[in-house]
Amino acid sequence: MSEAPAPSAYLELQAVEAWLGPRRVFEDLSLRLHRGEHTVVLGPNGSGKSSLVKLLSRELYPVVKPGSSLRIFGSETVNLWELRGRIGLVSQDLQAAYGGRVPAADVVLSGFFGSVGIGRSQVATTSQHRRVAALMAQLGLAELAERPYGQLSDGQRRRLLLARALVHGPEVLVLDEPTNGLDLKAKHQLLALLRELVQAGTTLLLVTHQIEAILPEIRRCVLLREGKVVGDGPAAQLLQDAPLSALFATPLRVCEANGYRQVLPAG
Ligand SMILES: Nc1ncnc2c1ncn2[C@@H]1O[C@H](COP(=O)(O)OP(=O)(O)OP(=O)(O)O)[C@@H](O)[C@H]1O
Repeated sequence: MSEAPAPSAYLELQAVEAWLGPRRVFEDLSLRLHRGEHTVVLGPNGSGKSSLVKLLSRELYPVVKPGSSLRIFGSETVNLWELRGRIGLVSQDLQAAYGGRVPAADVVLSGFFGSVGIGRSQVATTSQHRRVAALMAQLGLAELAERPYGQLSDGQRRRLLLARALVHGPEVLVLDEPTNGLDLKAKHQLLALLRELVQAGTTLLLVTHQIEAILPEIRRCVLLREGKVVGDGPAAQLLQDAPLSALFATPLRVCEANGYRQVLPAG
């Protein structure tokens, strides 16, 4: 029998095996992530970071076998619609899923329905429209409300998806490579926004290979390599030269300023 779930855990993996097509991404993955604990999952390309997010968002299902379990918010049978209400997700897949003609405000509004786009049967209330307008204003997107999604820059789309992820007040914000492809100003604006959110109490799960995108507020670091957790502990201990050089299989030197870190080639 597997252990009783911890009450504050939003994701509990016990000896999980999962496949993407012909490829086994995880063979024996165990990990527990908690509400109130901002966490970064860091790993090189192909280490399984996005697949981990997909286990949480129910886009990827583990192999059913004895001794293996996956619990989300304490349940093995979480309802997909309830789940979408409890997490807010920003991913590259989601960014690519929206059609170019969709008005920006509808992208945010669709977060209430946990869907991509708004179906005919999905009628938003006045208070939902108001919430969209208020959030877009808060994230500096008010002027883009009517703009077609296809005419927005990457940075604008990322902020828009952040608004979509937040519109329904999720318990956990899950960000898969949120700063990829953004220029410095867009990246710094996004990081500043994220800092405000975590300081206001939203639990953050950040999945990235970009060390400079790790907010100072993130205290727990999980290092993922070839589908295995090779480090899990305080960010201050793991975001150092030796663990990161081993993780990325190249000699690295970590520099710190203002609570952020940057990595340079060592030697
Ligand atoms: N649809 C797929 N079919 C088969 N294998 C896949 C598929 N998608 C990803 N993979 C493989 O699964 C492994 C894990 O991929 P995943 O996208 O989870 O890694 P990642 O750490 O998020 O990588 P990146 O940083 O490049 O986005 C990789 O080796 C990848 O090549």
